Amino acid sequence: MINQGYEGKRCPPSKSAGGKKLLGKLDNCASLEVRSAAQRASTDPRDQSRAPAASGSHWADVKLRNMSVAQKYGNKKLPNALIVGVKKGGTRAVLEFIRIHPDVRALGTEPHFFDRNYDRGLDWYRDRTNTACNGYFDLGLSMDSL
Ligand SMILES: Nc1ncnc2c1ncn2[C@@H]1O[C@H](COP(=O)(O)OS(=O)(=O)O)[C@@H](OP(=O)(O)O)[C@H]1O
Repeated sequence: MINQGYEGKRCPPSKSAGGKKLLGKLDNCASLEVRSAAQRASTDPRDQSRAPAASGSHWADVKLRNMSVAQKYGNKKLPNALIVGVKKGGTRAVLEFIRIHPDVRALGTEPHFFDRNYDRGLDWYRDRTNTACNGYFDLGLSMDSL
């Protein structure tokens, strides 16, 4: 299940050593630019020249609807794996061991997407898991909080 969809991109190794290097921030992946195509469409003069000048939001909506997921979200990917467990079941320890692997990026904090933040939608979730790297773990759900 890990690293499905791996396309040869690896996050450069971090300067710090050990599991701590993988905590939280993903600055190491910054070179793999993640920018929504919606933003590109609104700033790219080539795109605007193809749409009628005064049609602003309508054409932006049409473009967004016709975009593929990859075009919309760039390199942002949903997690490849989730860790699910009961409270005090040791899920944090599992994550800390797995995230030592150099191809794994994991969230620093638990997003609780499926139990508490589901209403915020996938865009919100993608923003939390903002990465172009694979093997993203989401320690986001405790069975006892459902
Ligand atoms: N291998 C192993 N063996 C026995 N106990 C272990 C192990 N790994 C983690 N732990 C203990 O699990 C507790 C943390 O569980 P969680 O990571 O699920 O915590 S939490 O519910 O998300 O807060 C936490 O227990 P407490 O110290 O009582 O809080 C850890 O000490």
